[in-house]
Amino acid sequence: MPGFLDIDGVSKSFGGLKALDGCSFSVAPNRATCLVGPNGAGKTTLFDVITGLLRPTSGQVVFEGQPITRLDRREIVKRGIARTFQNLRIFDELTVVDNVIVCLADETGNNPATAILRPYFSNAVVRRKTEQAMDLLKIVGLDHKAGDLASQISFGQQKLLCVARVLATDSELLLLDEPTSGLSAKALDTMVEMIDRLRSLGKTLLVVEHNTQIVRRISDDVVFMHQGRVLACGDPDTVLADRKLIEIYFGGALGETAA
Ligand SMILES: Nc1ncnc2c1ncn2[C@@H]1O[C@H](COP(=O)(O)OP(=O)(O)OP(=O)(O)O)[C@@H](O)[C@H]1O
Repeated sequence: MPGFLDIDGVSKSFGGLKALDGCSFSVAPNRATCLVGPNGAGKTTLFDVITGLLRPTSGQVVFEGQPITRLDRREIVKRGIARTFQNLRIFDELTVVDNVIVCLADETGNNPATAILRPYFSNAVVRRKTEQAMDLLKIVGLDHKAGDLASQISFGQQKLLCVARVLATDSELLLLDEPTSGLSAKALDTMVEMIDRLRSLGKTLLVVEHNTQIVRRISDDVVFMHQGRVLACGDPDTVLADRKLIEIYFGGALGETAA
């Protein structure tokens, strides 16, 4: 029976390097699945394949029963998959609210040029888009920063802005690439609460997360990757209790630490 998202024998080679080597697993709807594994395991490459940034060498990605492997990345967003990036990719020179407006799913078909065209929108369109964006900024607690330049808010706030931007696409499946990395303890707690909130909004989440304590807090399911392969799938308590996997994860140093 097909899952919500099915990764079906996906491989991706860069020259002689197999970044993904026959990966298969399914993501269940309305749950948070964490992708874990040591550096170089292939997690970001898998995100790139799911979102159409990379074509797999072989295998298929199936979303809601439909193959999406050959689709253009904009079409994939329209089907309902959005992602954040490790290096954020926000527009520093735009305001916080405009950063959200450019991602709004609307009649312009997610055209990133929306912000540039903003002066040409009618007042009614500007008002509607601004209201929509402000609603999303309220969800992530950034409405008070709406008029600031994105470059002027804190790093933790920029990461929350990335969450507002994926919400703006109205996608059902959100791929979050290391949403908690580099955050202070307080900002990290805010992001964990945000991830819970996204689940309560009915979103399905696939999250790359290095910190096993955070994985335990946010995930319903865990997929463990190593050297391009899926070594285990299951509930966090089972996967993270597997001594062999933990040994792979921490390079032979047994016992859990925050990565
Ligand atoms: N464009 C590329 N060209 C060549 N090799 C690449 C490319 N992208 C990724 N790789 C290699 O593919 C492997 C998987 O990389 P990937 O970034 O997907 O791992 P990761 O699990 O996300 O790692 P990290 O946790 O460090 O972000 C690595 O060996 C990496 O060097």
